[in-house]
Amino acid sequence: MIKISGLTFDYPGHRALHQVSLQVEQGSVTALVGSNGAGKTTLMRCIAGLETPLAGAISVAGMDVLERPREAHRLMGYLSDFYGLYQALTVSQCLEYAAAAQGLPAVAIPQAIRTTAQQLALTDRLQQTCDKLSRGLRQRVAIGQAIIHAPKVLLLDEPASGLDPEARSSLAGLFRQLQASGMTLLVSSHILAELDEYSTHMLALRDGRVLEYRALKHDSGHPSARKSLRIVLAQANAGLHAQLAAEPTVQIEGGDERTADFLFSGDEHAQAALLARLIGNGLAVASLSDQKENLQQSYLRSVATYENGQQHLPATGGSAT
Ligand SMILES: Nc1ncnc2c1ncn2[C@@H]1O[C@H](COP(=O)(O)OP(=O)(O)OP(=O)(O)O)[C@@H](O)[C@H]1O
Repeated sequence: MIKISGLTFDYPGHRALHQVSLQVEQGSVTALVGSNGAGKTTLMRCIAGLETPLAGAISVAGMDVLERPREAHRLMGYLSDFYGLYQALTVSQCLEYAAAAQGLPAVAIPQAIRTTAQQLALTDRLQQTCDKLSRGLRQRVAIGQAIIHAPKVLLLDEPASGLDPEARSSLAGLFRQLQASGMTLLVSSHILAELDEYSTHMLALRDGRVLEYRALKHDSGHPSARKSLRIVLAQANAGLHAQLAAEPTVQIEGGDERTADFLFSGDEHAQAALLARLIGNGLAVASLSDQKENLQQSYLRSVATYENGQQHLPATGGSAT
């Protein structure tokens, strides 16, 4: 859905992006992460066709963003980190203005406003002026403006900053809903736990370079998918690893006489049967838990690998250099 190759961007006296190449799958939600100044905003602005890079190519849904920016704009929604709303306009007028700016025909605008207001739970606010709205509601109006034309790609720069936990949670629900409708999302944030809730991929930037782009390990729910499990015993047992190693569905990854980390292939019934066997064999099992790697762990691992001077290879679900 988004293809970038050899993207290089310079501010006067400063190279912000170095030869970025990337392919983002349709329907994915990519968490764009990186330290301050890594180039996240610059990358989003380039994809949105708001900046002209020094070199490289960008296409969205097959449309060349640099050659045909106006047509490409119609395919995208962009929420900047510092967005503005017209204070004196009502929510309905803001949405109408955005719809007209995106070139929606006048006859289609009332329905687009109704649909967007419904998606963002703003229906009862349509006649309120923006200066009377809370921060969370203003954020929702700004997102509404970005999605009023049902874009294929939505770019959101720090969309949850300044929101309370409840508003963040409802935003996460909205992003999942947009993804379910087939939209492709690229979302930047420094709060990785929040991105974790809905992201399918991670794009880590550092000093204008792609550190890593990869699919995140989420429980696919498929019975044959391998899960990372950890078993912890109440007291050490030298036979723990030997017993696990004898199981054909287990691949041990680490641990000691009290714990074992392993990959398990089987459904919940097979997992329950394994647990029963281990207890039956005299192991004092205190817990058996799922060890999903979260976004924070993925990001920190990627940074550590970079700092150790190693190179990452493109991962499943996308590619990057
Ligand atoms: N207008 C500008 N002129 C010169 N340099 C700039 C300009 N805007 C950004 N930069 C520099 O380009 C680099 C990338 O900035 P960018 O805003 O894309 O990073 P970011 O990852 O979004 O950072 P943050 O997390 O702090 O928002 C930084 O070193 C920044 O100082």
